[in-house]
Amino acid sequence: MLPTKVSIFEVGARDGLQNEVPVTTADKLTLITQLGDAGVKRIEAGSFVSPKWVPQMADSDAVLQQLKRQAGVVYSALTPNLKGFELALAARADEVAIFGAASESFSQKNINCSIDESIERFIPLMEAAKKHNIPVRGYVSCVLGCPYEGDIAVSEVARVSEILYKMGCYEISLGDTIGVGTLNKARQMVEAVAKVVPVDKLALHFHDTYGQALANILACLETGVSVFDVSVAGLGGCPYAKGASGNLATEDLVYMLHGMGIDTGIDLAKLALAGDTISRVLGRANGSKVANAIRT
Ligand SMILES: CC(C)(COP(=O)([O-])OP(=O)([O-])OC[C@H]1O[C@@H](n2cnc3c(N)ncnc32)[C@H](O)[C@@H]1OP(=O)([O-])[O-])[C@@H](O)C(=O)NCCC(=O)NCCSC(=O)C[C@@](C)(O)CC(=O)[O-]
Repeated sequence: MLPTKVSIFEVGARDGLQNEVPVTTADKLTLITQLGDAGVKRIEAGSFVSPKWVPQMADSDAVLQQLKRQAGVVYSALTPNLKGFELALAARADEVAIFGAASESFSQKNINCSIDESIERFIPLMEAAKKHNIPVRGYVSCVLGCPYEGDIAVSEVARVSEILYKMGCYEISLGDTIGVGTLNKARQMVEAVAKVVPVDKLALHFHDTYGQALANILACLETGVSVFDVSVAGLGGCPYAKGASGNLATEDLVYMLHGMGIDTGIDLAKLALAGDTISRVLGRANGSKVANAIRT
């Protein structure tokens, strides 16, 4: 049975902007405010990673400190290690996310350590988060393919997901980092992970490189997943996954869900305004088909 309500987890200000030309802190704040105005309740606002690795996220502290917090909105940040957690805590992030991978090569390229080493790094972070009562989300990258290794075993996706869940992550976001997945594979992957992590604790994070994200989401809605990570205007890609395009555009998912009678709590016109504004700042075309259609 399909859900009547879906939770949108907006990653444009982080996953999107980490792979675009740098924008000012003020432009990020405008984006986050406009997303909140549109009714988005879960906003990934930044990332506490090495500024040498991802300079676009170097002002995440300023973004989180300066944003005008809107009622009911949760502002989160990516944190790869204890240092990142401490910075996110000081900046008053409402929640943080650790990020691992189901591919050894991607783990090395992305966070400079093996999968097992990444788990070790997460342990003190999880302990600190528990102490400070900060919810932690867990990402698993390359769940449907890796830019360096190709196919990834579903058993490995399930293994890493289960570890992150058992460590205390309240939700596991399964990332098709390079957008290669197709609907049968996506559904089978979710069904396998759902054997070790409850399906209502899973989220899906589809990059739309091959234009498959909407179809994949439709297939996976039938498995019971009801949380989807999307990026307004289809912003972004991944710095460690050459050729990956941004996540599915939030506007396109909201349009599909509303057309199916599924509630998101989001005002599509206001959402499209947020996407248009940041696209103009970036000097790039809006990557949402729906936003482009409703504007004309
Ligand atoms: C993870 C590290 C830091 C390890 O980097 P490292 O070099 O292995 O770690 P280190 O502990 O040796 O530290 C090296 C330097 O980084 C600093 N450092 C250490 N930690 C931090 C921190 N938290 N914040 C700020 N600075 C930090 C540290 O202080 C030191 O500074 P230096 O002495 O050279 O001046 C590095 O590899 C890194 O920053 N990688 C970037 C990873 C990243 O942001 N990737 C993109 C996000 S993941 C993604 O997009 C996928 C996802 C989530 O969307 C899902 C999907 O689509 O699949």
